[in-house]
Amino acid sequence: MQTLVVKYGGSVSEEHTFLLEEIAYYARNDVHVVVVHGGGPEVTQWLSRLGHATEFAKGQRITDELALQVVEMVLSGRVGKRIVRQLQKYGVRALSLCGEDAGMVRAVPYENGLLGYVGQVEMVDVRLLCSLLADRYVPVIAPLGVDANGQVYNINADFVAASLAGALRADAFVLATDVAGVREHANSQHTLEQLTEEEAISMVEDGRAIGGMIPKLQAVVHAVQSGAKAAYVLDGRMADALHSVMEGRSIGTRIIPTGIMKGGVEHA
Ligand SMILES: Nc1ncnc2c1ncn2[C@@H]1O[C@H](COP(=O)(O)OP(=O)(O)O)[C@@H](O)[C@H]1O
Ligand SMILES: CC(=O)N[C@@H](CCC(=O)OP(=O)(O)O)C(=O)O
Repeated sequence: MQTLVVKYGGSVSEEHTFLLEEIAYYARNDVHVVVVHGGGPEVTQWLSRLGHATEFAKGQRITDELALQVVEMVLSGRVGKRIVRQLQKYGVRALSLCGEDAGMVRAVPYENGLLGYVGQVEMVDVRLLCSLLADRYVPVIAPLGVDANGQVYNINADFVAASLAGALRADAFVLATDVAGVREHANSQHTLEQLTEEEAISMVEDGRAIGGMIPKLQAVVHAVQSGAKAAYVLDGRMADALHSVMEGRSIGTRIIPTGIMKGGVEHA
């Protein structure tokens, strides 16, 4: 049975339904699918309604107490449930959880609390996910985690998705966003078809990737280093994006584990 982990970016808005339709298609056709969602733009909107300014550092939200509360409410509540409703409309049994549930995501403060209540993944426990997948549920996960003392943290969804993809030994890890893939540099028109782990790291270090692309590149590297067989950054608003991944057609940017240069998802 193949396993697919899809990070559904907040930049892929509700009106783009292809991705969720394709997720449901594979879930109905014997693929284990886990969805991890973002929702950053919606969190920013709610914070601004509350008169609260938003600041990002290296693609991550600087998170004070109010921002943390809004992240919890918006992601675990509104965004997660909306995705569940949509998936159920497409005929699969979906349920929304967050990284806190069943100790799924254990977090520690990101760089010793540099960004407030931003966490980084310390470890993941995928036992609940495995049971749910075996029972044909589609888990939809909000990117929160807790530490040993029960403190909750806001974690960038790319990182949560990557850690789960690695632990589940995903056949494909897909980061769905609002650009065609990783471009040569932030302002370039040229999307790279493939990237090695080393190239992805150097793009972060030398500034060719900025803002939201920084956590994505770090995440895909982590995913392939921790067990995912292939990782993609692609445009989640496009029809057939997942079909292309699953059928081995060229799509977005494929990050290849060092030493493995081959195309597509292997079919069992
Ligand atoms: N080298 C690059 N290639 C592609 N996109 C880049 C690059 N550097 C920065 N970006 C930016 O990263 C954004 C994607 O990150 P983000 O907005 O956080 O998406 P999401 O909400 O899906 O996580 C793109 O819209 C683009 O503006
Ligand atoms: C620490 C951090 O940056 N957390 C993110 C979590 C949501 C997210 O990752 O949303 P997107 O995938 O839509 O960007 C945030 O607060 O925006």
